[in-house]
Amino acid sequence: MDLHIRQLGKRYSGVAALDRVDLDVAAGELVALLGPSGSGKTTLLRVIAGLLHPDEGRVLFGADDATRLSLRERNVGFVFQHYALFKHMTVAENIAFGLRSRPRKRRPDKATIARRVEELLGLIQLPEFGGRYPEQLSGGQKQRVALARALAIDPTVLLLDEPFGALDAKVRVELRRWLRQLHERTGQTTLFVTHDQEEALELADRIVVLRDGRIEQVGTPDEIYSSPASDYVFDFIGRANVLEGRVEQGQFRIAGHAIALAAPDVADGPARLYARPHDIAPATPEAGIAALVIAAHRLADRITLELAVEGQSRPLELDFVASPGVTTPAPGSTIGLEPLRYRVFAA
Ligand SMILES: Nc1ncnc2c1ncn2[C@@H]1O[C@H](COP(=O)(O)OP(=O)(O)OP(=O)(O)O)[C@@H](O)[C@H]1O
Repeated sequence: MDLHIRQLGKRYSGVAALDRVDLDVAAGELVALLGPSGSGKTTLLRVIAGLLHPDEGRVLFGADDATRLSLRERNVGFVFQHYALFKHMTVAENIAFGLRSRPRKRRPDKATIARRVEELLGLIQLPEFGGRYPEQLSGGQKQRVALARALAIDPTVLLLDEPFGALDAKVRVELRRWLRQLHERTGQTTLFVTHDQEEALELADRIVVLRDGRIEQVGTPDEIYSSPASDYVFDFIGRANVLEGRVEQGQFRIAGHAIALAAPDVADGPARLYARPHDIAPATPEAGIAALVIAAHRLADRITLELAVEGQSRPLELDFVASPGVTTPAPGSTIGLEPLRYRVFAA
């Protein structure tokens, strides 16, 4: 089922948790809602789920307006960060819960429910675990069961709110790869809330970057990483170097150097140049922006430098492949910086 969000707004005592949010999610897509704490991710997910009513705007499932429907009427699957399994029920009973609690007319018979549970236990790779109780499972296993429970009802959309947030880093990485594979098998339309950019980049078909209740950018992981639409996205996704300078007559000026603007749409005035660590080349001090080497690390042919540029508030990081014969610059020495790929934004 495809999903459409139109001009959603939600305020809490004057503060906009969601501000005129528009979003289209295609059937079968896995979309990550990414943003720092307080950016509105959970509020958006809850409004889509029907757990929270918006002050304005609409939620459409396909062509149907679902804005006024309850959670149950929307038939969404929801998984929270903290395991919300029923402790007194076995794994199989937990998974069957959504089907068993349907009104009699729409409730499948016992044998059908049992088959569905078996199928889902297989899908989450816990085929022998149906008779266990939640307390007999690891954190990662609990979240897989929670996912099976959400999938059991064949939800219109699957909504995941930091489902792996409470797990340790290694399990998180395993589970997000597993979720990606699962998604490829089920083709279930999914929205996934995370504040972890790596998780979003690895998992999602598309990423929605939120900031103060607004959408800052929507794009594929490649688009978000390679063509950030704003300084905020550049800084939030991946590592970013920032150089403060000025735009004058269509050029970015810093410490006596003039650098052409990649996109010539920045007005004259204070500006910042953003570049990834691997998108700045080392040069001689005369040829580039002079930078003092603070620290240098070499791993096989990769060299990483920590640098300081006079007058800049933030240190810089450079990451490059050394050509044969190149030695690692010594801390205390000065090199030049030549930005290769970058964006300039007005400060
Ligand atoms: N029940 C509430 N009462 C008052 N303010 C709220 C309530 N729920 C959320 N907010 C506010 O709305 C804004 C968005 O909150 P939301 O929980 O959606 O952010 P989030 O991006 O999910 O953050 P986190 O990653 O910390 O969960 C925040 O400023 C938050 O303080």
